[in-house]
Amino acid sequence: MPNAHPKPLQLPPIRLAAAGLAARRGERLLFSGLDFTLAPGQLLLITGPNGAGKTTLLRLVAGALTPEDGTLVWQGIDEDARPQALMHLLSHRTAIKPRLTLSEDLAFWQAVNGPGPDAFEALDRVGLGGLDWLEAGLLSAGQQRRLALARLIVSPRPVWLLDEPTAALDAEGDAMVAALLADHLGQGGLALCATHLPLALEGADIVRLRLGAPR
Ligand SMILES: Nc1ncnc2c1ncn2[C@@H]1O[C@H](COP(=O)(O)OP(=O)(O)OP(=O)(O)O)[C@@H](O)[C@H]1O
Repeated sequence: MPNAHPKPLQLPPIRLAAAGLAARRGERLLFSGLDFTLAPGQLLLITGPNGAGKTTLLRLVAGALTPEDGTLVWQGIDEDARPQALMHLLSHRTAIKPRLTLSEDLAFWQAVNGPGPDAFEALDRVGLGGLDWLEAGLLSAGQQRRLALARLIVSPRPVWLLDEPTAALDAEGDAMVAALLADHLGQGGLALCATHLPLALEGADIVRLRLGAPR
């Protein structure tokens, strides 16, 4: 049954503090002076118009871009560990390998990102139960997004960076994403989520960040 409640799993407690963060893309300063702190179980909900820099902020946190100014400080991470090894970045691109079956796709990502719950369990959770044998290239856009979400489940990591996680999903998919996020936060995870759509996250510990239109 999709959305069945998973087994409790405690994630390592990680904290993130951003101070005076600024980002430039090309000639434009997208944002500056951003401050926020996130503790285990908290979600940073990032909103703002197209082009405001939501994806850019996620990429800064992922370490894929360098800030124009300011600092991002992680706590709870060994000094010589890479924060990236503790994160999942779910971006617009789902990096589907069309010839792999759904279970092969998840086995591949488990080999890359680390072991965890069974692929069949994860597929069930995202509403793809029974399709493990299907080639991923045959999935619809919403189903591809669901497969990408299953990758978060099969390799537990304490930090989730989610860029429009409900894009292409139906109403049941929106609820599934909210349930996944609630479970992740309930296990002490951190999440940063850029979205244009409201997420049904009643009771979640949410830090809200609205980016303005770029100058
Ligand atoms: N490599 C780049 N060089 C120059 N400008 C860039 C580059 N990448 C992105 N930008 C610009 O940075 C701005 C912010 O992009 P970003 O994707 O962060 O916005 P966003 O808030 O996520 O937008 P959306 O809601 O449309 O997803 C955009 O105007 C974009 O054109």
